[in-house]
Amino acid sequence: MDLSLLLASLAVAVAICYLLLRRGGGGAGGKQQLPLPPGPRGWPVLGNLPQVGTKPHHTMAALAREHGPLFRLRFGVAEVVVAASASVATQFLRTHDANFSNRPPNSGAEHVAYNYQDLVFAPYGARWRALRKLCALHLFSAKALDDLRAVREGEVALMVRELVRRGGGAAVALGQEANVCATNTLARATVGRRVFAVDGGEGAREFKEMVVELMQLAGVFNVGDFVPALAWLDPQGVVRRMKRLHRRYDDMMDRIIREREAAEEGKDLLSVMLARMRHHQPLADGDDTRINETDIKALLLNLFTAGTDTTSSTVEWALAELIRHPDVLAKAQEELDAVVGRDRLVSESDLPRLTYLTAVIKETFRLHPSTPLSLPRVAAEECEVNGYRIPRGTTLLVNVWAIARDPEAWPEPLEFRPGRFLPGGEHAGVDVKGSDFELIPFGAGRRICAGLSWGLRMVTLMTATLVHALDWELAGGVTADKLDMEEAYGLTLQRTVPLMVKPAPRLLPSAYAVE
Ligand code: HEM
Repeated sequence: MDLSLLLASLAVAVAICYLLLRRGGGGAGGKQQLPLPPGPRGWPVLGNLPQVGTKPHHTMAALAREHGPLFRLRFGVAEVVVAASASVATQFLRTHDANFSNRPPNSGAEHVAYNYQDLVFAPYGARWRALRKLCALHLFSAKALDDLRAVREGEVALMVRELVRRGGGAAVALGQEANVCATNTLARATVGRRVFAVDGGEGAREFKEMVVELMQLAGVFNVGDFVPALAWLDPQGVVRRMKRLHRRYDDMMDRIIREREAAEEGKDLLSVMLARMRHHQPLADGDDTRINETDIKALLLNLFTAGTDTTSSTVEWALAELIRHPDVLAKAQEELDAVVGRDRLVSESDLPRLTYLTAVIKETFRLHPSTPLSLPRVAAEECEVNGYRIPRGTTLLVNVWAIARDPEAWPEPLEFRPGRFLPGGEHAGVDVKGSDFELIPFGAGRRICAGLSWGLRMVTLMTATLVHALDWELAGGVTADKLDMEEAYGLTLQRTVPLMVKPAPRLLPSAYAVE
């Protein structure tokens, strides 16, 4: 064959191959290759990391307005997609939930959460299931919740009595008071005793600071997680701070465990876990991994961090909104007076009859979800969402904060208007429990918040009791219309300026008496 014929045959063969590949989209199974979601251009190496700013949920809400409710970012070597509408969140957390049931690797899980030995970051599988089962059985199931009702009511009453006792127009940081209450309540349920004096004291302040620092660190997009070549440099100092924080938590968990071992056995979660460890038993029945001390510490760490500040800062936001909206506060108090009266404190059995208060709580979760970007998930396999290709290994962020302020779903989205959830309101019947995707402060799907039932009960009981038992005035001469509502940076939604208030009793004196 002469050379020109050979070259012509090769050219034809290459052209045929090219056409065949194009027709087949180059993808497996001859399917058309779908496009990746749109997104902003990033920097070399770092990608979009330098663009996320100090309040990533705000930045990502703005990016959704430009690129649509499903957009793509690149953090170093990691592909990230962000869901910013209820319908996109439904696709990820309902249709494709099984594919997104793991969390991406991160330095917090490694250096703080006992190298993924906890529940929040546990790989999806038998161990994760056993840990959730253990928590459900002893804390969060309907039966466990019922058994622990007196503990919650007792601690909330104690908080109110302490506020009344201090009285005299003294200014109090409400978030801190609520944090002591939320932490002690959870501590009695999990480790069998309070961990702070009722007036909080130095230890409580330090503990809240530890939780807030953890949430701040967890909220930082750590460059070392996304650009492995830079991990050794720890350019933001995140890993160094995580290791220091871990040592403080570990000491605290050690102390709690040693004290519990020395005391009488009880029914609390820690007692149950210690007994299982002594008898070389698994984490939960039906599981085959034996429980060890690191399992115990890691789970307690999760509960004390995920379950305290989330609850207390939601109560703090609720009270801030109520003080800014005296008409709403007055309506809530009117309902409470009608249902509970003025001669006793709220009990949990009153809660189902507090329709207006329930709407106030939903509206607070809508505007101030305590985990605005939820917790990240990762794609186990490639999948298709909204006509876009989501490659395997992509990190998913769900902007629950932006979804709950989406003007397409919520008329007057920035207004604090509990009435929208009341019968006849445009969102009557919408709940926060993970099935109405326009309002998912606890996430949704398999990895929905494990402590939802506890967190929701505590937020509702604490807010109802504070609103019913006390009148509220802002401290320091601040007027309601000038109250600073700025959000601080972190995985959880803190207030930049803590809410300082002067509570005053509004019930008959006998209502505050110790029973
Ligand atoms: C106001 C209260 C709370 C809010 C808004 C909240 C929110 C969340 C969110 C958004 C997630 C991620 C869900 C997802 O990936 O879809 C989560 C996970 C989790 N939360 Fe909560 N939480 C609250 C209270 C609590 C409490 C009281 C506890 C325990 C005492 C708790 C323990 C956990 C745990 C263990 C996980 C990880 C679940 C898993 O990975 O399987 N949370 N929470």
